[in-house]
Amino acid sequence: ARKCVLSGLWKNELGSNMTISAVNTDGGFTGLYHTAVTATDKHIRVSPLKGSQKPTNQRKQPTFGFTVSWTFSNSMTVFVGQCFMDDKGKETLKTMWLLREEVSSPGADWKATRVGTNIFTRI
Ligand SMILES: CN1C(=O)N(C)[C@H]2CS[C@@H](CCCCC(=O)O)[C@H]21
Repeated sequence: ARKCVLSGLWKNELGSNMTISAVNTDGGFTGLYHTAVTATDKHIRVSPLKGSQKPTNQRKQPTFGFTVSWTFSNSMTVFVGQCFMDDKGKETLKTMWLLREEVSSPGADWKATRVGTNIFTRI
């Protein structure tokens, strides 16, 4: 039966897109994340991502996680989610993310993390 493998090109509703490499036998993958918007006033650049997914030889709709280390800001985003496939074979990645900004002191730690949901579909 067909199953969701994360390799390939994805886009989300914020206009970001990501390219995920081949997923290796232990579920590991790398890729690149292109974002259209930023929480900073920095100039946007492509950023690397690293993650893993549950192997699809056991699961058809695997869970996954990945981290984007932004090259243009001091922040970091982690994504967790699951790959779903509808009965027509269309895949969507339903995710939640945490964006952690670098703040100047522990006193500012309370306002350093943003959270959100996000859906990716194949380009
Ligand atoms: C564009 N985005 C996107 O596709 N998301 C799912 C959310 C969570 S990561 C954030 C972009 C953070 C860029 C780096 C920074 O602003 O410090 C936003």
